[in-house]
Amino acid sequence: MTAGPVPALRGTALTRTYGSGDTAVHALRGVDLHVAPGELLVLRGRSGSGKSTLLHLLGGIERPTSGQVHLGDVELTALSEDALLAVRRERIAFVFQSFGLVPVLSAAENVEVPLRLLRVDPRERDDRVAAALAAVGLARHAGQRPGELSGGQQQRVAIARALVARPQVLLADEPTGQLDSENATAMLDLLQALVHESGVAAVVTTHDPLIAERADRVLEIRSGEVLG
Ligand SMILES: Nc1ncnc2c1ncn2[C@@H]1O[C@H](COP(=O)(O)OP(=O)(O)OP(=O)(O)O)[C@@H](O)[C@H]1O
Repeated sequence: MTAGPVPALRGTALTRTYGSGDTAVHALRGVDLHVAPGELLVLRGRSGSGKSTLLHLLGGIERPTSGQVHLGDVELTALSEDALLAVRRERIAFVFQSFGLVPVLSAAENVEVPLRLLRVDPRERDDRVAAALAAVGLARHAGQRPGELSGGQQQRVAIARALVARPQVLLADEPTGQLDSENATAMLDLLQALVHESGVAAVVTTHDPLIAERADRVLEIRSGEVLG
């Protein structure tokens, strides 16, 4: 038997409970999952099923009530806050439904933010920002602010910003939630191509069946548990 690819990201026996006693909400009830480099995994489930919570645990934004998250051979759940912040900056990127762009910065300046945080040399920053914007088809819109771009274009800026620092993990929470179906489809085709090309391990949440069609693998989550 040959070993499969090393998972970039692994969650083991993850639980997350909010509150306690009679009012406790068991948002996750023991989830195991793994994502390989270059794989686009879609988490599908109804509102309230636990998708966002799982994404937050995988990205180290929240800590699980129990269980572990590993990124390569680093156990995120064992790190101090400072060490976790450093790993998040260097290796994990998020894309949100609401884009999360800074309104007063141009598209290029938004994409540059992660490179500034990582203290990348200014000349290299310019080259990488230009390449990231070109990869999402927005080279000609580099100087425009988010308010001067369409929703689909803004989400493409958010994707360029997410990938510019060459993370190992990309986590996207309902990235097409605010897009019409044409823009959503185009965005997903782009996302899938970029994931395969860059080798990032990607987890995308959705209720949208269009997204599932473009996944390498789909996991269904219901009431805090992965089905199947
Ligand atoms: N900070 C919190 N405090 C208390 N309960 C929470 C908190 N965050 C999430 N929950 C609860 O945990 C459960 C799972 O929520 P979660 O946001 O993960 O679902 P979701 O599948 O992402 O939903 P949606 O598709 O609507 O975003 C829900 O019952 C929610 O009310």
